[in-house]
Amino acid sequence: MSKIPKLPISTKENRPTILNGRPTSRILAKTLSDTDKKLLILNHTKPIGRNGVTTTLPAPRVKRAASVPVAAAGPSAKTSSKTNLNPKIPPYDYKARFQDLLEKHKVLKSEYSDLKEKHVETAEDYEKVKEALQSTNTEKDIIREKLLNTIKDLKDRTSELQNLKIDYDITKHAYEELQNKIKILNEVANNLKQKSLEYDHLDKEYNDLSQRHKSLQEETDALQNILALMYKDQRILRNTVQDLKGNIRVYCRIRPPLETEKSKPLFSLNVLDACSIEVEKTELLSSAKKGKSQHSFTFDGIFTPHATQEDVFTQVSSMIQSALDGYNVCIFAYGQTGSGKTYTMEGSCGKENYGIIPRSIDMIFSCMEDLKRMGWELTVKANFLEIYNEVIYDLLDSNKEQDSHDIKMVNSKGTDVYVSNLKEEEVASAHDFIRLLMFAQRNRQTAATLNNERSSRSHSVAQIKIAAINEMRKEKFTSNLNLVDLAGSESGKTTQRMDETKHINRSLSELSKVILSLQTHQSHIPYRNSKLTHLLMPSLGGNSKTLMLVNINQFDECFGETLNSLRFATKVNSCRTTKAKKNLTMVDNF
Ligand SMILES: Nc1ncnc2c1ncn2[C@@H]1O[C@H](COP(=O)(O)OP(=O)(O)OP(=O)(O)O)[C@@H](O)[C@H]1O
Repeated sequence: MSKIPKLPISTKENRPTILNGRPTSRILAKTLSDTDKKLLILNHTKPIGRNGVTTTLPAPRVKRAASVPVAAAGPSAKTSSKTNLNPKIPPYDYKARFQDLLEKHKVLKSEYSDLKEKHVETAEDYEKVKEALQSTNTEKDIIREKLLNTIKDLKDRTSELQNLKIDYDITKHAYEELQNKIKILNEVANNLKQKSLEYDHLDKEYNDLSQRHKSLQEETDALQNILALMYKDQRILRNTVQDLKGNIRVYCRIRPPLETEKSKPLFSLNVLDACSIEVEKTELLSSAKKGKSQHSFTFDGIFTPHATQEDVFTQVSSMIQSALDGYNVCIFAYGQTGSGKTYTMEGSCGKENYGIIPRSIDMIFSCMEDLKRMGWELTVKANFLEIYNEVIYDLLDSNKEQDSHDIKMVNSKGTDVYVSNLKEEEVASAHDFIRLLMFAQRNRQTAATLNNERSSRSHSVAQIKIAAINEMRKEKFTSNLNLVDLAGSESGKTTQRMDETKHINRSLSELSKVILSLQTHQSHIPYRNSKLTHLLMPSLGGNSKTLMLVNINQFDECFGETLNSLRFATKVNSCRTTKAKKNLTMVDNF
């Protein structure tokens, strides 16, 4: 940095010719009297010639003269002024006056040279001051520039500071967040630590439980084995009981009159015991013939008009159990139109009104759970068909034009049959099955509307096929459960539709023939004489269990048909098939 030059030290002698900020000349002009001023002008403007005539002198620079300090003029100047006014010199004494003036001039000259010297000094000082001023100015410029730079720098720094402040705030915020996260992480870490401890504890418990589970599993396996053996014994026992009861069993169900039928005359019906009834036509007693028409019938069981759907199924369920044990089973409802066959087999709305078919599937699926526990895996399939005028219709196919359906042999042994082009659905639950049953019912009703009460005049068959496999015991079996709602069994005399009746009666009479042939152990059983017997062959033959429900009503007008039904049922009941054989096979490879 350049140094500002020092001004010369101010003294009385070198003090600048500025007094109170005013130029010295002006002060001088004020302090001098008018006469002195005139004289001063004369002395400095006109030089005095030898002859006393004033010569023209170059005009003194007013400034310089004026710059003479009053102090510099000294007491002589005052004296001169006084001399000038000296009244002692008479005006005519020019010589004295001249001398006086010379003196004054000498004084003034000396003052002038002093002043000149001082002027030179002052000029020098001035130059120095000027130089100092210049250098000061330069320095001032430099400083100014520096100051500007500094201000700019300051501004930049301020802006930088602002940015830094923002950065700081952001960083501070991030830091706080980080702190929070660290806090949370610490909490998580603590929790984890806690959980880890809990996990260790649970792991230990799990290991203990695993051990217990293992030993329990072993116990369960042993129990399961015992259970399976017990189940096997139970099955054998059940079958023995059924064998003793007979493989064709017949139950009679008497339908109650409906509200609308309450006024209809009834024939006399006495329930003698759990298995026997007696029917008597009172009208005949008062007739001219005077004969007493009284008939007794004995079956495996009687269901009175008060018997509920549940009562019926309780008796029937042993047959369903047989199907689950691997036997072919056929349950059919026989009786005249309106005797309650469909109600017995399918039932009506509401669970308590469910008939044998929906209850059977419920039982199959609930038993399936027990069988699963014993290592059995069951597959259930179902199909629904109708035989009308010796033609088979698929009730799961809603197409009006169906492919023809024929009954064919499953294998060369001829022990099992199937129906060609028939839709068969796998059933995963009882609900699934009910859905299919309802679909079949709808299709049957649609066909009935189109074809004049076809439903009463056709045989309806629900086939449930069970396939079971036990990998653990290396056993498997299949069984067919046929649930049949037969066509109304009216005789030809009582109906208008002869063609239908012919077909129905033929098939029912073929059914009767098959049963009789089985009863008398004929070498040839005429299964193929009707579609119905052909279809039911596996369920009617030796390797099967059959249950017939003969449905009757008590109306007087139906007495003849009721007798026919009861006689047919008696014929069936007297038939005892050969001992049923279970379809169980031992398997090496699954
Ligand atoms: N045990 C019963 N309790 C109450 N109502 C019954 C009973 N049996 C049948 N019904 C009712 O009697 C009517 C005739 O029964 P259902 O239709 O079952 O006879 P069906 O023999 O099947 O006749 P179809 O041969 O015409 O099919 C139906 O309204 C049915 O609900």
